[in-house]
Amino acid sequence: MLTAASKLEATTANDAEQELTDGFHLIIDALKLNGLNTIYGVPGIPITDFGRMAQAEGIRVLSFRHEQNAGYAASIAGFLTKKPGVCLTVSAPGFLNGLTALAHATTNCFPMILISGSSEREIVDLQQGDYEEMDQLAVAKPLCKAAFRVLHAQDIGIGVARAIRAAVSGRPGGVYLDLPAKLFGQVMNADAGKKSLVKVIDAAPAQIPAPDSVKRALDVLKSAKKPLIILGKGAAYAQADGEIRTLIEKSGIPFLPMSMAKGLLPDTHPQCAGAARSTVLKDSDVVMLIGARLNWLLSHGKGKTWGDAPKKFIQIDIEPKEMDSNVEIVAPVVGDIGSCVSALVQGMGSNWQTPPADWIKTVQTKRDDNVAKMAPRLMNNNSPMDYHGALGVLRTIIKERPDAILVNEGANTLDLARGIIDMYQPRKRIDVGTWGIMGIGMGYSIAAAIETGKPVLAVEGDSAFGFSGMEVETICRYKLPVCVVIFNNDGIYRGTDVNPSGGSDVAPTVFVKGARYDKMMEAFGGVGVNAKTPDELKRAVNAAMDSGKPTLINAVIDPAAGSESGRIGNLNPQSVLKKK
Ligand SMILES: CC(C)(COP(=O)(O)OP(=O)(O)OC[C@H]1O[C@@H](n2cnc3c(N)ncnc32)[C@H](O)[C@@H]1OP(=O)(O)O)[C@@H](O)C(=O)NCCC(=O)NCCSC(=O)C(=O)O
Repeated sequence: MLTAASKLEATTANDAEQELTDGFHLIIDALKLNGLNTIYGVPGIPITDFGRMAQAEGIRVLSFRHEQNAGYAASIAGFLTKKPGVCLTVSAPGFLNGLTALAHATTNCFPMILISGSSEREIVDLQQGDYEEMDQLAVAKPLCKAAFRVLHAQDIGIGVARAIRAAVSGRPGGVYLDLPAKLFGQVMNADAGKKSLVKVIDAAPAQIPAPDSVKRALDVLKSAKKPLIILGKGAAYAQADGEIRTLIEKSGIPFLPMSMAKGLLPDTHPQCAGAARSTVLKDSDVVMLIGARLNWLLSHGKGKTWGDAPKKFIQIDIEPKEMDSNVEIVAPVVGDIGSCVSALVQGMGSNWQTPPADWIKTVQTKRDDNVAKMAPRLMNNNSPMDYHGALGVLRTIIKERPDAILVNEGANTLDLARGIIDMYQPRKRIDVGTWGIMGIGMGYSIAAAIETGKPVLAVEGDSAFGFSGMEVETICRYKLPVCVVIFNNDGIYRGTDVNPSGGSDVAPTVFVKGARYDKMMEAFGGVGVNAKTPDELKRAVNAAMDSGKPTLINAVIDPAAGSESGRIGNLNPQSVLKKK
C-alpha cells in the first residue's frame, strides 16, 4: 500500500536513492495506523498545511468556527466510540480555546487527544517573544490526564501511541500532544519513518475484578431489603449493554439512570426508578453504583437526599482511587465495567432471590404516581408554549425515533428535558455532564452526526445555544442531519427579570425580546422555523428529522416560564408547576 511517506520526493543528491517522509506525514500515518480517521479542529498557523495534507490522505478533517466547539466534538466522539476523539488547534490562543474541552473530557472520563501546534522551544524557553509564544505543555499538564511533547520526527510514532494509550486505558481522559511547528517539516528516511510508527495493541486492556471483591459485593447485595442500582455514564461508555441488562433483570433490583446513562435500559423498563428518584435515594438500604461517582450530582452520597436510614454502598469503577471518595464503600469492585458486571452475573448463580415485593411495590407506586401527575401537563397546546407543552411533543418524537441522538443543554431546558424525554437506547442522550457545562450543544451535535450517522435533535436553552451558536454554519457546511430546537424564553432562567436600579440596561439575565434564532440558520442555507405552538413545533421537528436537512426551530416559550432553581440542578418537574 502506498503510504503518505512514499509520495514525497527526494530533494538532495544524497537523498536521490531514498524515499523521504516528514513530520506532517508521519503524524498522519500514525493516526491512520491507529484508526483515528477524523479530526475536529480550526485551521491556522502552524497546522493549516497539516489539515490539508490529512484531508488529502483520507482523514476526515472537520473545520469549526471556534476551537472550544471542535474540542467538545472530539470529547463526545471519544465517549461515543471508545476511541480518542482528536482535536487540532493552533498555538497559544487556539490551544487555550481547546483546553476547556480537554479539561471537560478529563473530568467526564472521555478519551480525547488535543493536538496543538506550538512555537519554537528555543524561543519560548528564553521568552523571546515568538509568534503565539506559550509553554503549552506546562499549561496543559494540570488540566489533563497526560501531556506529551514530540521534538523529533522519529519519536512521532511513540508520541502518538503514548497519547492513545493514556487517553483510553484505565479511567479514560484527555491527553495533550504538543507538536512544535518545526517538527512538521523535519525530514527522515521513509522506511525508518514507517518502522518508527507504533500500532497500539489492546489500548484499553480488560481489567478483571478480584474474585473476592465480587463475592463481597454479592454478599452485601444479598443482605439488602431495599436495594438500588445506579447507572452512570461510565456504564454507558463501557458498551457492555447486554451484560448490564442481564444483571439488572436477573437481580430484579430497581435502577436509577444518571442523565447520560438513560436508555442503557429503556426509561419505560418496569425496573426503572428514574421517576421515583427521591424515594429510592432516601429509602434504599444497599446501593450499587455502576460507573457512577458519588459527586455533587448524587449529593456526595449523604445528607437529606439520602435520608436517615443506614446505607451501604457497593461501587464498581475502573479507578481504585474513586472508592471512599465521599462515603465509605463497603464493597469496592475495581475493574472495567464489562468484566465486573459479567463476574457479578456469573456469581449470582441460577437461584438469585429478587428483592422483597414490598420494596418493588413502593418504587413502582411512586414512579407511576409521578408519571401520572406529569402526563396531563405534557399535552397542553398553549401559545406561547410552556416547557411541558414543548417537551411533551419532543418526548413523543424521540419515542417514535428511538435511534436519534438527543443533545441537551440549558438550565430549565436541561432539567425538565432530562425528566420528561424518555430514552430507549444506550448512548443516545448526551448532555452537559459532570461540570454542568454550557456550550457543548453544537460541537456535540456535529460529532454525534459524524460518528453515528444518526439524526440529531439538539434541545437547547437560548442562553446555552449562544455559546456555540456560530457552529450552525458548520452544520450547514457539512450538510449534517441536525435539528436544533431553541427554547427561547428571552433570557437566562426566564426573560422577565428587571434591572433593580431602574437604569436603562436590561437585567443581566435578559436577552433581546422576541429574537429569531431561526434566521441564523437561514443565513447559511439551512431551514429556519419559528414555532409558536406545540403543534407547529411537532410538524417542524418531524419535517427536519424526515428530510435530514440542517434545521433550527425557534420555539417561542413564555418568558415567564422557567425557574432559577435549575442552576443548582434540583428542579423538580412538579415543583415548577406548583410555582407557576
Ligand atoms: C442533580 C440531579 C442529578 C438531580 O436532580 P433532581 O431534580 O433531584 O432529579 P431529577 O431531575 O432526576 O428528577 C426530578 C423529579 O422528577 C421526577 N421525574 C423524573 N423523571 C420523571 C418522569 N419521566 N415523569 C415524572 N417525574 C419524573 C423524579 O423522580 C424527581 O421527583 P421526586 O422523585 O419526587 O423527587 C439533576 O438535577 C442534574 O443532573 N442536574 C444537573 C444540572 C446541570 O448540570 N445544570 C447545568 C446548570 S446551567 C448553568 O450553568 C446555570 O444555571 O448556572
